[in-house]
Amino acid sequence: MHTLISTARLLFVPLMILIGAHLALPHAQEAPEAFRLLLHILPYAACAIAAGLGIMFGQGRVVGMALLLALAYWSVTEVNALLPGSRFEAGVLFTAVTTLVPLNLLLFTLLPERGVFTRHAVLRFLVVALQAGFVTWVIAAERNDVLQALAFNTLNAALPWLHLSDSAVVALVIAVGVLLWVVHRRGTPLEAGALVMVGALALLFGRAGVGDAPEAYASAAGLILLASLVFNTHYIAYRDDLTGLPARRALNQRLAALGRNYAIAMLDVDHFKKFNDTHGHDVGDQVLKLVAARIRAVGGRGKAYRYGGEEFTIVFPGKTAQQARPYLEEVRETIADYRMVLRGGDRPDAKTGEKKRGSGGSGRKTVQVTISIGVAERTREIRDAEEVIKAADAALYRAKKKGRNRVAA
Ligand SMILES: Nc1nc2c(ncn2[C@@H]2O[C@H](COP(=O)(O)OP(=O)(O)OP(=O)(O)O)[C@@H](O)[C@H]2O)c(=O)[nH]1
Repeated sequence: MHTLISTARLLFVPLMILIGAHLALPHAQEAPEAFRLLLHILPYAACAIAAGLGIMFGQGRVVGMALLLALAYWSVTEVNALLPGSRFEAGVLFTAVTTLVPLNLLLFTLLPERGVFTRHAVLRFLVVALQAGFVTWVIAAERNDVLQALAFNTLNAALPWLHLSDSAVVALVIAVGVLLWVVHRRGTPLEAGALVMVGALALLFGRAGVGDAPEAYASAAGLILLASLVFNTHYIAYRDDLTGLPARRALNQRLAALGRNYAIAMLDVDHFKKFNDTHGHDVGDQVLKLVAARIRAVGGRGKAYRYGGEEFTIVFPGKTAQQARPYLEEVRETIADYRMVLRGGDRPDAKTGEKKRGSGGSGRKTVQVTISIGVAERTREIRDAEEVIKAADAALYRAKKKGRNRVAA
């Protein structure tokens, strides 16, 4: 679960872009013609750049989102040119786009990343193409029965200012609701960006025929996508995939920006090789995740990182080793007292392929591990963060020597 502050931080830039576009919109009329022309192509440009970068970085979800946004903007702004004099069919196309785009955007956001030119990714693009083909066929074949069903509209009578069909409203509400929940639970930048993008789409659809509104909101959505791509790439590079903790790269950045007083602790899971051999690598992975969650919750303004393997680092800015010690003892004790319940305790052992059942029975298994900790501080003699880490490592070695499950300074 993410705190309100970290959720707000994720939403900040996307929201600023959308609010900026909303506030600038009334002034678009006064802008020079060249600017308005630029505004017209800005959504396509943003989508093209996002798709290009998405391909380069192997982020198929971003490519899909860029295609959906470009498709939505194109349909909304060109609908009358596409179907001249055909108000009913134009309405159906509008309904289909406003309903399907938010739902597909939601799907692309929620599905796991599978790259761009893989079988999974191509299948996803095909699903979108199939929907587009179906809508085109319904309109071209004049399937009035389907058209009538799609144009079903009750909300419009009650809320005429909404300009959206029932299905579009339901799709937008589902997309916003699910994304809100997901952002609160997992809090990744792409999901946060998608949430605000759906908000921009709602405004784009709701004000489709109003002046420069489609251009402004589609541009905002495109820029939000670009910003989310940048944040997502940073997130992938700086975060450890298994534990969710900041990774070594983030630690190095933090070390470079530390002040004059700080303490660094190195933490290592005891006898983890034996643990892996006994329970299998998958169980080892689960334990690392559970241990990392306890380490992350350290007090004293300590910030936890995964150093690599079964080693973790905690940085305490402004603290001596002595001051950091009680917080480290607390983490050590919490982990030692913690009976970890594992998912599917009957998983096969990675090496032998043998199924193992633990004390919990019925597929649940509890295990226990301990950690050893070495802590050191910056002194006049040890001035460099790398040196402090070495000193903490030496202390960790002493903790292991003394029998493990302890803190040494
Ligand atoms: N499951 C899992 N195991 C890992 C991971 N990274 C490192 N390991 C394992 O962690 C073990 C580390 O073992 P060692 O460094 O020999 O030390 P140890 O067994 O923990 O013993 P002491 O540190 O002396 O208490 C190795 O078996 C690695 O394979 C990981 O991401 N997942």
